[in-house]
Amino acid sequence: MAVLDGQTLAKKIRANIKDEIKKFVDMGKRPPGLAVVLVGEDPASQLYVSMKEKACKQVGMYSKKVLLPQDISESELLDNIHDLNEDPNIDGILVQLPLPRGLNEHVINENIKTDKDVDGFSPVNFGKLHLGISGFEPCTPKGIIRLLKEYGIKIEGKNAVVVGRSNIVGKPIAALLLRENATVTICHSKTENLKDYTLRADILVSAVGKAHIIKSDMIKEGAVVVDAGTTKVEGKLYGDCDYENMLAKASWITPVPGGVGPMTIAMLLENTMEAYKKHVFENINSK
Ligand SMILES: Nc1nc2c(c(=O)[nH]1)N[C@@H](CN(C=O)c1ccc(C(=O)N[C@@H](CCC(=O)O)C(=O)O)cc1)CN2
Repeated sequence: MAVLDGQTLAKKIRANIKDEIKKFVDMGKRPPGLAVVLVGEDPASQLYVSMKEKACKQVGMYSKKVLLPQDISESELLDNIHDLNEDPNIDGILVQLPLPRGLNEHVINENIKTDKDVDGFSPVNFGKLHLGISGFEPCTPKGIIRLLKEYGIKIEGKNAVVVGRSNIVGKPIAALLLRENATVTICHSKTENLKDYTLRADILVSAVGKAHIIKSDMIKEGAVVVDAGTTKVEGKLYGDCDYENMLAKASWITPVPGGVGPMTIAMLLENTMEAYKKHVFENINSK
């Protein structure tokens, strides 16, 4: 068994981004800017937003945190998005998910300008992903593929099983694995006999968010296990996979914490850099 160390890779990516930003700022350019919109006071979302802010600061990016009340109306939220769309110092906009009940995330994401949609959740970027056209790719799935490639893990021709069909991880990681020529199966809450599928996985990606839902007897010997689900139970963080008991069986495995999570934030910074370069050097701005 060997560990897919997302923490170390993310640190390396962030260091490269920091150097790149310094070079641009030394040339007299403005720094890249990321706006993070948080609606309500969900503690997990507050943590992720503060991690994103800290990461921006560490690499020299301008970050704008927009905190909005739980009971905000859709039209008020959209007014904020439209202001950020027009802000010349902002290259990337993201709305932290999940949104409070009553707000439709699809309507909100649809209103983020395509060239600032660094989460890749707008219909245009999400559609491009499935068409295999270049656009912003959702951060967690992009980070998973980067991690697998960094460790030289072959994806082509492999049986990849994704557990979970969320828009944030499940669906987009399935599309990216397919693009890498894996044979992809998506399992979800209505899948019967989940173990029959997981046992066949050369690469297993779990993105459910239920502590230790994947046990060691559900993976095959030598499987590559990617754990993209995290849950806090009484203040302790758990992954979807029973890491300790899988160590002897998996060929590669991501830890929680320190696996997929840090890659999500590194990819967010990378997507923001991509948006920045288009805005500053190519003058590309969508309507
Ligand atoms: N608009 C978005 N909302 C959400 C996304 C997203 O990509 N865009 N993903 C998740 C949350 N998320 C980022 O937003 C995220 C989750 C976890 C981590 C992370 O680094 N986790 C650490 C552990 C942190 C802890 O102590 O809890 C780790 O795994 O090492 C980063 C980002 C849902 N919403």
